Amino acid sequence: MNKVVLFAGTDQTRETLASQLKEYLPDYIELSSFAIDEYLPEQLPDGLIVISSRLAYEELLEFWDLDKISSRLIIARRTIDFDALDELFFLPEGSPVIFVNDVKEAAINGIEALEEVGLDHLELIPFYPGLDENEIQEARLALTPGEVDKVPGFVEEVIDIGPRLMDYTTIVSILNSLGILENQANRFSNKYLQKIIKMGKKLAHSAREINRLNSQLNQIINGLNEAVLVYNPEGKISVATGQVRELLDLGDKDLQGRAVQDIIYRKDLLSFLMNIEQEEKEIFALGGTSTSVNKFYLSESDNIIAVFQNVQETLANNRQLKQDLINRGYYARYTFKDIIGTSNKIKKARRVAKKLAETELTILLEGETGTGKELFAGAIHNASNRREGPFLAVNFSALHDDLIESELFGYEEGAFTGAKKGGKAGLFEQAESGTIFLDEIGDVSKKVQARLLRVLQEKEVMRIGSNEIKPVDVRIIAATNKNIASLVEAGEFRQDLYYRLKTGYIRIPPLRERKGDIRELLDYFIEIESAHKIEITNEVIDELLSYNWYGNVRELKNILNYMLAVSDDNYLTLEDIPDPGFFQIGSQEKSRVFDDSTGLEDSVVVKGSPGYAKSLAGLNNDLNKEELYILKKIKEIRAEGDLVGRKTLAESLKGSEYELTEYQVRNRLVNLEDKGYLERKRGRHGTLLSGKAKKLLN
Ligand SMILES: Nc1ncnc2c1ncn2[C@@H]1O[C@H](COP(=O)(O)OP(=O)(O)OP(=O)(O)O)[C@@H](O)[C@H]1O
Repeated sequence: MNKVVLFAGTDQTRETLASQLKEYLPDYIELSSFAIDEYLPEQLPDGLIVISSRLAYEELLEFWDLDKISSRLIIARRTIDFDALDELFFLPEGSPVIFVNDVKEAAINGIEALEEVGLDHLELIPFYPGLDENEIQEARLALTPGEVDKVPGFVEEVIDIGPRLMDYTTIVSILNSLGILENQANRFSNKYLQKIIKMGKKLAHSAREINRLNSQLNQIINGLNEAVLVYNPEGKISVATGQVRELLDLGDKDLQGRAVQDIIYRKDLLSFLMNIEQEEKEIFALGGTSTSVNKFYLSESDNIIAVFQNVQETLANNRQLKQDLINRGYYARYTFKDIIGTSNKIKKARRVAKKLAETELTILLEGETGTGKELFAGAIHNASNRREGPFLAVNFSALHDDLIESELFGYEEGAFTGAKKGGKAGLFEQAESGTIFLDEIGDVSKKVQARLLRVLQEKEVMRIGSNEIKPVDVRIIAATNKNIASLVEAGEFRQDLYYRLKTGYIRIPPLRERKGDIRELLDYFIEIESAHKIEITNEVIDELLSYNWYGNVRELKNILNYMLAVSDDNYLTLEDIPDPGFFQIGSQEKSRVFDDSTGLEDSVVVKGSPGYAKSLAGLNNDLNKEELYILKKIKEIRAEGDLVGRKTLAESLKGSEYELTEYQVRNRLVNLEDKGYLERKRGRHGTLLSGKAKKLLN
């Protein structure tokens, strides 16, 4: 046989298949071809009959009895032209694409053929004339094997992959039937090889291009000088700049491909990063600096990008902020989120502080050293309307009186020897539109007190050596670890100033009154201080719970840092707890110190601890006069054989120096119970003195 006759349904398919056949047939084989919908010869020609599809075969059956010639007939198997497919590989996973063909069956077959060759990342939807357009999902893109005119109007882009070609088994059968497979084998396999090589070259080129773009992109990201982390919703990291490693203290570890969950242990940061629902910005204390983390989700690539910025540096780049503010670092790094603790006492302090932050009231913060007064002051500023303005902290205990005056109020040129040329603006002027934090206000002299009163009353300052009055718009937050009321009583602090300062008042509880927060604080400090996961044994926690923590949260933080430094591995054990000398003691005067390695014990006797000036000689200093009075009253009531309830107690205090409402009595009782002086029993017993209280009163 040296003749081949091709029958195809349409002229377009005829042309495509004929040119495909020509590539494989030697010249001496004569090829003729017919499109069924255009023209058919009267007689079935001689030679090998090749029919383009089963559908075309069935159409031809109407004209000729093809069963008779089955020995010289081949029905082609068809497949997609790979050369036309590359564009499809670049479409995002799951994109809806309609596959358009002239009849339903052909549309479905086309989709099957694509899936067979592994193109399964798209959502392919069959479409053919007659199908109700409203019933199919709208797609932006259509694919069609040459049926462009049948593509519906809503589609924006059409990829014509041309008619399907004959697959290689069909070509082999044709060559075989012609008896030329053997001598054409080389040519045939070379053709296929060429196609495969061409495809391979394309892929290699794409891979090179992707690598080049990737490395360019990495260079750009690293050059940004920002800490950038890119990861998918499962947490798998695709980009992490060197700055991220530095910030999170991760050494040289290669982070690409690792999970965010494996490298970040801080729960708050992790849950922030893994919540992809919304674009967010939050501030975290990382490696000792405030870091703002800005996170957003890119739905196109299903990636989350987190950008970490040092708040101080960000401020420095923000031209809106005054240069002065930048140079001096006059900003508050803390927010209410940084105030850790869920005990009722800290919750109450936080709640009140949040409320006061919304007002313009002057605030007095009272609390022992290390309880977090500066933390509260900063958080209040950052939650107030003044947050864009400066936050200036002045510590009176560290400054000499004269210096305090000139620093706070400024001076004119020549006001005193050593005064700078041109004079100097004081801190009140520099804090314009912001907040000034006056720490250790109890240490300030009467002279400065008088000047402060003027600022509070008149909202104006006068520089030293000047008569000119300057209005200032500054909010004052003052703090003290002394009991100012008793300083007022002793005539050391101006009463009028005290009342002016105390328009807003927050008592920050000492740590020993909220030991329930210790665990949480330890976890928090471990998260910010350590790059690794650290376990603390229960014994250590119990031991730490037994201390009095006179240096409060600051002391707890210091001790944890010590323990992290001396511990051998990722566990903190009893052995890592420092010697007693490391712990802060309640006052300079003490009648007995610790006697074993467990540090301070409950019975250490201290006088005049900071914060509660009037402590009682010979007693544990955690009681004030009022509390002692209440204990005495309870003893009296019990001696009468009566039950102690809020009401009885409030009545018994009436007329005394410590008259209290029932509500106040309830709070005092809760405090005394927390400190171990009272036991509350249900039912007939009411409130009872504990053994500790009885010992004290006897
Ligand atoms: N509730 C808290 N949560 C987290 N950290 C805290 C808390 N309270 C205090 N700290 C930390 O303890 C340290 C001491 O806090 P801060 O300087 O605010 O105390 P302070 O009361 O102003 O002390 P002082 O009276 O000695 O100036 C800081 O490192 C602060 O971040």
